[in-house]
Amino acid sequence: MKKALTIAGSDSSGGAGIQADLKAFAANGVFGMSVITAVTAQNTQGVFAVQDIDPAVIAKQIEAVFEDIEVDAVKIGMVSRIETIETIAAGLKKYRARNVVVDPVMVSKSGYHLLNPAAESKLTALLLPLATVVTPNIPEAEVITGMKITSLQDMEEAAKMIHCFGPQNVLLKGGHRTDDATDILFDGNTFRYFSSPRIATTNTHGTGCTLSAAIAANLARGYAVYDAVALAKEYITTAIAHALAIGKGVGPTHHFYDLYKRAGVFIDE
Ligand SMILES: Nc1ncnc2c1ncn2[C@@H]1O[C@H](COP(=O)(O)OP(=O)(O)OP(=O)(O)O)[C@@H](O)[C@H]1O
Ligand SMILES: Cc1ncc(CO)c(N)n1
Repeated sequence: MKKALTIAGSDSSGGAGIQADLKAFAANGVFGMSVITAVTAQNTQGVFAVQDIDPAVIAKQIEAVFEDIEVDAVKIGMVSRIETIETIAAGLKKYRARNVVVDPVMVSKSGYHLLNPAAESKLTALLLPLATVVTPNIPEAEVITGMKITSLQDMEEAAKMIHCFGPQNVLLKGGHRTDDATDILFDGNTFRYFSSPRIATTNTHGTGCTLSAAIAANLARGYAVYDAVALAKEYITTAIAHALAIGKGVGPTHHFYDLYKRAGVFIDE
């Protein structure tokens, strides 16, 4: 079984962060492992407290995993602050991590800053060059590039600019578009589009986490980047189409819809 590692924050409500990543890894056929960067007190309505994990403990978690187990892919999510970013970058370099998916998490759907704004340029400088794929949403791409993004043409322009920071591929996600949910992949030469109709649901907590973890799982299993993204896009679209009305606010996606359906376990969404 291939093995994937998430380096991210814990979401107590289970729909985003480490919890979403481990569910997406399980649903996409890889053994999931985790390095926790921060613990958030969070639910479907908001983020109420954050405790960053000591960088020495983050470094030890990375060491514990890589010294013992072959890591086929890594997904990076919430990285909070400069010291965390430096620790992760040093760990990934030391262990020559491959198939690295960087989700440049900045602000939660409820508007909470999961990344200290002072650390934004550090994330760009230290983590983007290590990425096989970086997966910004539109607001994150606007922060990274400093440009306003309102059209598919702007998305292409921004993807080109982000590619200059060193990732091998940029997947600029269109979840925040007013139109359909079109994501654009740029490999330095070619733009490829992944489109799905916009699903009418408010339950989209953790969509970005889930997508990036599914891409990492697919890379771990040996898929090329384009196929890894295409399969992950299908997976997230199903997970959103059957999203769960759990909690009083923005509910989570359904990480296991297809598996449950095939097993005859799942009755209703
Ligand atoms: N309503 C929707 N219908 C269909 N696809 C959607 C919808 N919302 C988001 N997506 C898709 O979900 C994936 C994640 O994109 P999105 O832009 O929502 O990520 P995000 O903002 O980083 O998520 P989060 O920060 O909550 O984890 C993309 O493939 C996007 O196109
Ligand atoms: C811990 C965590 N990571 C990422 C997100 C993405 O929005 C979130 N809400 N919480």
